[in-house]
Amino acid sequence: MFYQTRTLTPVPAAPRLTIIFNPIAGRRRRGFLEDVTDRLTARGWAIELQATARRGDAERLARAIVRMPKQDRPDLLAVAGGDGTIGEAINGLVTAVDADAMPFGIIPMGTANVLAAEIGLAVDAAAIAATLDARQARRVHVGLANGRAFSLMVGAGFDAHVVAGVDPAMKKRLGKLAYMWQALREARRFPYPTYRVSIDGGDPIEAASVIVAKGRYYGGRHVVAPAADLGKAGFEICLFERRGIFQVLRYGLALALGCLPRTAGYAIASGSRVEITGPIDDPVQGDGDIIGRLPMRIALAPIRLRLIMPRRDPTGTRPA
Ligand SMILES: Nc1ncnc2c1ncn2[C@@H]1O[C@H](COP(=O)(O)OP(=O)(O)OP(=O)(O)O)[C@@H](O)[C@H]1O
Repeated sequence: MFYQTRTLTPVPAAPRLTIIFNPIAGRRRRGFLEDVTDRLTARGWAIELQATARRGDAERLARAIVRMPKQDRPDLLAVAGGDGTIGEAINGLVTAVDADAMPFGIIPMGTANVLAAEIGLAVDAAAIAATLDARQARRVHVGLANGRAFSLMVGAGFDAHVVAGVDPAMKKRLGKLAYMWQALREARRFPYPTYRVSIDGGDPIEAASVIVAKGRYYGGRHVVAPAADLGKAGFEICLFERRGIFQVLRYGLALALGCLPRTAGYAIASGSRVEITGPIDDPVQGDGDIIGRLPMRIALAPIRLRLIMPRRDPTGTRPA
């Protein structure tokens, strides 16, 4: 009997991806997620899907994953849903002792997809699959608002009341138009109280509304804070100085036209610790969901997260 000896090259194990997904996010059909997963499977990924069944699940699932023994964890975690579900998952991720080791990507399927806009990720199955497959991560800071994590923004005042009042059924049907409709209703009934904002322990500044921005965009691709950067260890604090129905409409128009940062009565300060006071129990929105009530203390989370970014093009700029 003759045996030929040859060296066997070990077959590398397929990289493992776990996707936490909200089956009722936005108005996209399941087909979009399947398109992304089919492309990733074709690239050799082994995928496990974990569906959320209710509010809070994305946080629980993400926390369970980052707390697994290292050898059991997937190579990559992705969150498929709107900014609300992604925000929940981020709350799970920040609880990890070594969250730094768990890169996570996003599959935007929500109404406004602000985080996707922020990182320049197109809502396109091929682009998303290529981005996740490339696993190019960037360390980003997230904020904590009364202990609740957020990656994009926290708002108190007019916009928080709009978020609190928007009808979920109308949001499903009309998407962003539901927020515009609610903003018009709110403009008439909002009592326009005074909010006080203290930055890095300084004297309180009065404002009619405030947005503490971690990212540049608001409600899609509308710029509120041009100097904000997810990688920066600090916030841009956007102060709406004027109050009343006319001013709210003026700010809204400026936001839609892309000129809010240059608008009279709008000021931006930088800082890493913010305290907002105002009417007790007034709602506060974080990444588009109500995440707490006033008074609110905002600071940076002690750990940075590793967010998967779209690949840079050859000129070194990110895709728009
Ligand atoms: N299976 C589920 N059933 C009910 N609510 C859910 C479920 N999964 C997640 N949620 C909650 O629904 C909220 C909204 O979901 P998500 O952000 O994914 O989509 P969206 O509202 O369509 O998009 P956006 O946040 O961009 O407006 C989240 O804050 C989350 O808490």
